[in-house]
Amino acid sequence: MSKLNKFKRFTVTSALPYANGPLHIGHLAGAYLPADIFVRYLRLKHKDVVYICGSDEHGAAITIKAKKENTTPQAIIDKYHNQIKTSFEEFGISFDIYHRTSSPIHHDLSQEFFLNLYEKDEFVEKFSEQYFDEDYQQFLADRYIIGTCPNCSNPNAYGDQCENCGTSLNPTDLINPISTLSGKTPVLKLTKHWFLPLDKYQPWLEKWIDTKEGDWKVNVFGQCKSWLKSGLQPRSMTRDLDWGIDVPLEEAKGKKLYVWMDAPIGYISATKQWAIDNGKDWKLYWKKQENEADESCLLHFIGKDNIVFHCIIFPSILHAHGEYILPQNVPANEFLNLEGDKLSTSRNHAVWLHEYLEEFPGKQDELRYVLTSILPETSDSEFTWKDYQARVNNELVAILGNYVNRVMILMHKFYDGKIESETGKIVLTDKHINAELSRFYDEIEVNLEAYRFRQALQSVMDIARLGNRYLTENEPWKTIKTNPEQAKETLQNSLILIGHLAACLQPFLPATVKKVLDMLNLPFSAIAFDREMAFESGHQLNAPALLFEKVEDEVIAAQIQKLADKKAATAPPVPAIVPAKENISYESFATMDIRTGTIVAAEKVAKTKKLLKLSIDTGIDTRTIVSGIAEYFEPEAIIGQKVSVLVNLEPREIKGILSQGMILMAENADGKLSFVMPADEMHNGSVVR
Ligand SMILES: Nc1ncnc2c1ncn2[C@@H]1O[C@H](COP(=O)(O)OP(=O)(O)OP(=O)(O)O)[C@@H](O)[C@H]1O
Ligand SMILES: [Zn+2]
Repeated sequence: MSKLNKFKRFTVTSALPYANGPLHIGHLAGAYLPADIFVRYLRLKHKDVVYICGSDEHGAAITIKAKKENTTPQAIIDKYHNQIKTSFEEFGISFDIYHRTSSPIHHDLSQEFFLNLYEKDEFVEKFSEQYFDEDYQQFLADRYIIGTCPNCSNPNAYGDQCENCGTSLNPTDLINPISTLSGKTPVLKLTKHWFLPLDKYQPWLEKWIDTKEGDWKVNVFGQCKSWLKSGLQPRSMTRDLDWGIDVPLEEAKGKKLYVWMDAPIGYISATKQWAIDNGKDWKLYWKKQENEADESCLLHFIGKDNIVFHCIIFPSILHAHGEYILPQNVPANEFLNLEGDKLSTSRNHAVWLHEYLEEFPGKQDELRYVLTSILPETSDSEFTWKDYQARVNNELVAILGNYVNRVMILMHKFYDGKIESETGKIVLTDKHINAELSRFYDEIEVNLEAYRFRQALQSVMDIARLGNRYLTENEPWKTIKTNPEQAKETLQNSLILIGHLAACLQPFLPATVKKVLDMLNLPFSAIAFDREMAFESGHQLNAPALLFEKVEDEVIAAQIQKLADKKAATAPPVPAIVPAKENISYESFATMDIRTGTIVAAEKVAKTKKLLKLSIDTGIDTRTIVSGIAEYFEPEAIIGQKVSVLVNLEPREIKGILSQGMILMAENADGKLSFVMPADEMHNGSVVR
């Protein structure tokens, strides 16, 4: 029995993609394909459902891209919004609306939300120190700043989030922060912002999340629990940026809403627009109702890096507002990788959806099938072209396509495609098949409703496997001569099984189902997820057509080559190597006395940019060395650092300090410096030679 029956209606969202680049297969596998399957399943069950998405057009991700492409943010969002929308349409993601957050209806609703919370005195107004790029005279919000994640040490964490471990961050949490504008270490400057007091909501959040144990996926529930355990901090909902939605307060002139405040509200504004266009009441899909049983079931489909925003921050905003329902579930997926490497927009390591659609016309379902088979439902997973080929050839062609084709060909060969029976109605007569089918329907239902799409698809394929077995065991091509009645029954049972197959396949492979229905000469309304399937006597089938083609080796080799070419094109240039110096004698070398040591104290040399005054324990003594490394190392960070020291360099006075020796440093082509030190622990004073 479907556990979804208790809900009157469904509000399903997929993460709003940033309009700063095209879609790739990782996006599809994370947030769009699972939702589309789920929504198609709900529709097949005649549920009231609205499926919402749109482009996220605000935030630093957009302005940074505009700068990179030397154009305006408006040009960027127009370009990518249109490209993404078209790709989704061609691929067949069945949104009821694909909206955009630059629309006036969205700006109005976001400001309304902000003011609602502001008037309830929910925000904490704080002056705080924010990073500022002096070269660019700009505060550095979110993606304008990167640094090392304090949680997982990922060196490329953003100012608002580490995409490696999913932790949400404040820019001041980053270790070694760097401005992505100038590449320099930013300074701190005072500015006023409006913070959402997540710490205040924490007890409420804890209670609410605890009700989801066993229902939410373990990866999602576990992440939420771990953030709650480490304690939530207030989060600023405003930014010093020049692109986004104005903070609707006189005193906040020039400031914008944080993109992760407005983006989820985009689900609601898109629903409002859809309701206007379709004569519906959007409030039924979003607002609390007098009677809880009348409320909509809200589901957010996302990739794992969006969990914190959908399970902690957005629910807090909805809760603080008070009139809105909360998500029933957030079935987030882990990440999809490609050919042994992370998918990456910046490194151009991706299978781009628009390119796939162009290079594989009419093969949307092949990609849907392969991606569904490998969805990163509980852990990261990997797409490879060889696997794509194997799954299409060995499963779609050899099992599914083959079954439908065999039945259709025999029906035409023996009966000219006409289904006839004296009883008038043709129903399934094989008890074993009936029992098996019933089991498959149960499995598909249970797995789909638990967001186990891979498993559900396997059960659908099991129907085709069952059909192939049934044909092979009953051999209608032989019995047509020895027992024609039996041959007819076998083929008619097989046809009904194809009808069931079409019904169960509909959420997964909609274009294929359309082809099957065309062959069966049935309207879409003839299939439903209700286990009823029959033909009228006299029904005429259409001509058979192949559902899938084999993928040839050359096609796969070309795709693999294409990825390799892209990799070569974006690989960093080989650094220029400084030419070797002239040879010296061994004696000259042996005059140098190099020892291992440890930095025991360090401070900046006043009025200089580059110099640090270091105290080094050389094993022989503790001495002072002035070193030009201040641009790369903070004094506090290098205390305890192991070094190699040239101890018999003639002492020299630098800025009034007597420097007694030199620290050995390696320097790369970009001028980056790194300490030279022994690979193993050595006591100070050990000789280097
Ligand atoms: N490789 C991937 N595997 C699974 N889901 C992904 C993958 N890449 C992105 N997603 C998901 O796709 C959705 C839309 O992605 P979004 O537009 O936010 O861009 P993004 O790729 O995460 O960001 P970036 O701009 O950093 O590339 C998000 O829910 C995200 O989690
Ligand atoms: Zn991290």
